[in-house]
Amino acid sequence: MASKLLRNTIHRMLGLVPKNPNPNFPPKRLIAPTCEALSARLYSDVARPVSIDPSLPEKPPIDNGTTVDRKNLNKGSTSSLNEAELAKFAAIAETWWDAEGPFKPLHVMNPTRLTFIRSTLCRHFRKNPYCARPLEGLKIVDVGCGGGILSEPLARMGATVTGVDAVEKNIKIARLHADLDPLTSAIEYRCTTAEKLVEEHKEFDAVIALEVIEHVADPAEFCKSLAALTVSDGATVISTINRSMRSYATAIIAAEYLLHWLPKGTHQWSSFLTPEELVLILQRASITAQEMAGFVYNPLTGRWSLSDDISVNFIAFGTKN
Ligand SMILES: C[S@@+](CC[C@H](N)C(=O)[O-])C[C@H]1O[C@@H](n2cnc3c(N)ncnc32)[C@H](O)[C@@H]1O
Ligand SMILES: [Mg+2]
Repeated sequence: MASKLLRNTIHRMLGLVPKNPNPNFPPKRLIAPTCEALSARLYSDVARPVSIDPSLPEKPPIDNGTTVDRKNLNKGSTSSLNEAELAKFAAIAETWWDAEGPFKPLHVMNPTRLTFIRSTLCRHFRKNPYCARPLEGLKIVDVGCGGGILSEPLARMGATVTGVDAVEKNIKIARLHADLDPLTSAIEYRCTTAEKLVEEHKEFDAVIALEVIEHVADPAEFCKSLAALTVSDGATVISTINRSMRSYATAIIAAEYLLHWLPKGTHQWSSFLTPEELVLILQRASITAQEMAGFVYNPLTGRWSLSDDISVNFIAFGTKN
């Protein structure tokens, strides 16, 4: 079974099989599905496949003080926190800006993610994507900002950026790094959660959470918080990993165990969402998915590009109803 998966993965990486077996999916403009079967699956934890990664701890480790201080938060304002996931990020916080370190995949993916964000936000907010500061005038929150890999280019593109992360160490690193450049030193970094910002009645033109939803305790609640932070007709952008056989082979087996791009245990396959599930929970949070794209990796160039293939990494743009 494992060797078959590996063979298929290598075949796909070499382009020996079609990248998207279903040419009609995803449509360029996505119509959110309303299928009740999807909702039953999504809202039942029992229906989620069990974890197939034996290296992950069964119980969350004790909070070592590196994460957001729960004592200062009201009940309910920490609902997205998954301590075991946060501990993984706290352990490697010093490496955020090491372009060859554990966050290398995010650094390498960043230009492609920014292409999607710039084009969708500029189209939605009627801004010129070709000018030097295309996001000028937009208030954006980067939820789960980590060391600021995304917050910084957003600020350089003219946005007024708030970066929040539940890991205090991440926020310290992000602040230190942003202060090195006058163009990014105005970013407001805070160690907090999306739900805490909702309690503070904060609102943003665009709410962005890249590669975070697969690490939160409750994706549906998390999306509700993202929606509550978004102004009416504002934008929400989420990227994550599809729960597909391909993602198990590439994002876990290849990336963590064969290529060592990510520390082992970074991802739990069972925590991934399919695009349909993401569209559905966004819809239930009053966000209509408008556009979706996949990220595909070219092993020959070492680069990522946007694609219709959403079978592994994908990004969705939605608007608040
Ligand atoms: C894979 S990193 C992504 C970082 C950044 N968004 C990027 O793509 O460059 C996930 C980040 O989400 C943060 N995180 C996880 N759960 C969170 C939560 N409930 N609230 C805020 N941040 C969270 C982690 O601390 C970590 O920095
Ligand atoms: Mg991830």
